[in-house]
Amino acid sequence: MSRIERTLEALKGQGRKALIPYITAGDPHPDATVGLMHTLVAAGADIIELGVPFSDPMADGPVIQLACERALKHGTSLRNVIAMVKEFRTKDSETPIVLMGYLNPMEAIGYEAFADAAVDAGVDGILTVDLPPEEADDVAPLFTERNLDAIFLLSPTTTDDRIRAISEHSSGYVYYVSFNGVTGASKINVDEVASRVDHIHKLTALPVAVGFGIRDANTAAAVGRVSDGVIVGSVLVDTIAKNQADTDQLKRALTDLLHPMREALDGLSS
Ligand SMILES: O=P(O)(O)OC[C@@H](O)[C@@H](O)c1c[nH]c2ccccc12
Repeated sequence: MSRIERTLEALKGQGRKALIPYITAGDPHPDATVGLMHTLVAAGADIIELGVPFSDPMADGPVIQLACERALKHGTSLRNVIAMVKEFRTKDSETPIVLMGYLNPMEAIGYEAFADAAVDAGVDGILTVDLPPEEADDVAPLFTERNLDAIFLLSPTTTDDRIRAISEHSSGYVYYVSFNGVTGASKINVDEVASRVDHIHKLTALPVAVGFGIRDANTAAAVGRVSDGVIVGSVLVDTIAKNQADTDQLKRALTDLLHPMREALDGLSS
């Protein structure tokens, strides 16, 4: 069983929901990322989604676009990001890490070399934002044969046939994007998410985590109630942008955001 499967299984056994924060690696500075990852875990993260900065992040809204710019300005490369995970692993061997990224940097290294380096560093899953279904056949097995979970996005308009096909390539969990659009908007409709997630649960045995538009503890709880976990990105990245100058203050601000979400999610099971 992979570290992601183990984590989600354990949570399920406890009747709890996964809290999955996203940050962009190298933002606000490459030296800060590993410390911020530990802060996220201390504040209640179950899994960390670590973004690989990319120059043309077309699925991202302005908040994460700017985070990518900050990280790239400091020269953060995919190899650097993998090294950050390796450093994180020296102090945390439990928390699963999902690398989230666009294909271009992975392709530049070579998918196999990238997958080898990721496994060696202690990465658990790979979320490829822009992997077309025709290529998933070739790429996903390179990850899964190395025990890296392959995580794919499902959206409100994904057809049943595609949901089934994508689930076949997936492991760990599937990521349901709560609305068609870019990251950072806040137009989530919880009733609509509930009925879609219900439907997806009928088509796949994998856990379903939901992201896009979750910015506060109430929304996290409402979405957690109807899914297996929540992914929270832009609101955290926005906090990073506003507290770049002072790392201690930044860690406090991230904790102040994430910890109430943890409590609200755990409140669902009590
Ligand atoms: O930012 P939001 O709306 O909280 O959504 C999570 C999201 O940021 C994170 O999972 C993510 C960052 N970049 C992405 C690109 C595509 C899909 C998902 C992502």
